Amino acid sequence: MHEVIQPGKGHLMIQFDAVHKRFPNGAEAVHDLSLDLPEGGVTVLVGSSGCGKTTTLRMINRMVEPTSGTIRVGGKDVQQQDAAELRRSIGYVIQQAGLFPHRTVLDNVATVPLLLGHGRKQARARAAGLLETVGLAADVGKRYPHQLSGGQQQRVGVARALAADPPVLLMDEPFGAVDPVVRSQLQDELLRLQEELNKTIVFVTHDIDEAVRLGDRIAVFRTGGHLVQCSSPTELLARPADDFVAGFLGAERGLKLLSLRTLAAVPQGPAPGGGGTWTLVLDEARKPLHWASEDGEVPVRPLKDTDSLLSALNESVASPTGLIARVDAAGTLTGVSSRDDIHSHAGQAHSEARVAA
Ligand SMILES: Nc1ncnc2c1ncn2[C@@H]1O[C@H](COP(=O)(O)OP(=O)(O)OP(=O)(O)O)[C@@H](O)[C@H]1O
Repeated sequence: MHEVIQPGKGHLMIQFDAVHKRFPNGAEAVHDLSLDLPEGGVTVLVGSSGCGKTTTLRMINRMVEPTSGTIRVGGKDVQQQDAAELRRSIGYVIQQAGLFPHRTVLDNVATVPLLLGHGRKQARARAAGLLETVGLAADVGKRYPHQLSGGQQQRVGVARALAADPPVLLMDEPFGAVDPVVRSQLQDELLRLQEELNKTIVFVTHDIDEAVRLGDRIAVFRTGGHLVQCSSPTELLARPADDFVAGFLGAERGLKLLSLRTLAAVPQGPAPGGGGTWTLVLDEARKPLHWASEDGEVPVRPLKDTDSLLSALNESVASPTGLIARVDAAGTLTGVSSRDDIHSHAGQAHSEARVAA
């Protein structure tokens, strides 16, 4: 299996070259797609319903065959490879997780290592390790899929897709069926995993916020299977290629851009401590507790350098002083920044993104 995909560092992992897909009923799902995806990183495919995202994804592992054009994975034309072997060598996660209902969670995940020729004991050990990797407690392995929440099932789906240690992972709306809180946790988990594993991930979603959060690149499709733009999230938000892309990104495009920028470069000064109307109250370890005035106390949510400009703006609006409390990794106060500082930096970041894009 590992012979199927062996690109060197810095190589292109997935290449679409003039790919068309027309289904027998005449529906043109993908139109003249040429797209190169380098090794590592997350590429998110977005666009309105029926624009060809799933078809594009499924052509990578030959679950759908293109009408014309070439797709290469790890430099090799997928048409020249055994379809079953190719599919086993590429992780695939779908919305309903697609678990076998009559097998335990552990056996679901162990299926792939078994197929790859590992012994039962070794396959189960690998499965147990993977369940831990995706944040599931060991006892979950003994349960059956219907005894799990939707979010847990998705984690099992991800564990199973990782079981063969594939360099490529295809994810089709994997978090589409869970509530927003669990969805956000699963997104965090995927980012954490990706930092560790650096797979080449192709991820389909309807949700532009999910795309901005997860994507190193975002490919926007429009109906008829046309790729309109493929850029980094910052570039896409700062310079959408046309009105269709701008409309798809929505009216809050500027705010989304701020969600990608961190607070690190915003200047900070000393906290107001006595004398003024409001005082920032700290504990003995100099961790901010609350704002205090003669009229009472207002909670404070301190921010770190890694927090976004959007969180900073949000917090400055909620703060009675317009100031945000800045802390280091240990939670100790480093200073405060004003709403004006954040504002002017946000404006600057926006124009820099425009120039850079
Ligand atoms: N097996 C099929 N037979 C015929 N037409 C199909 C088939 N699969 C998809 N299509 C059509 O091809 C087009 C693209 O479908 P696809 O599922 O790739 O879109 P999508 O962007 O993933 O949509 P969604 O976001 O709704 O999942 C649609 O018009 C769809 O109806």
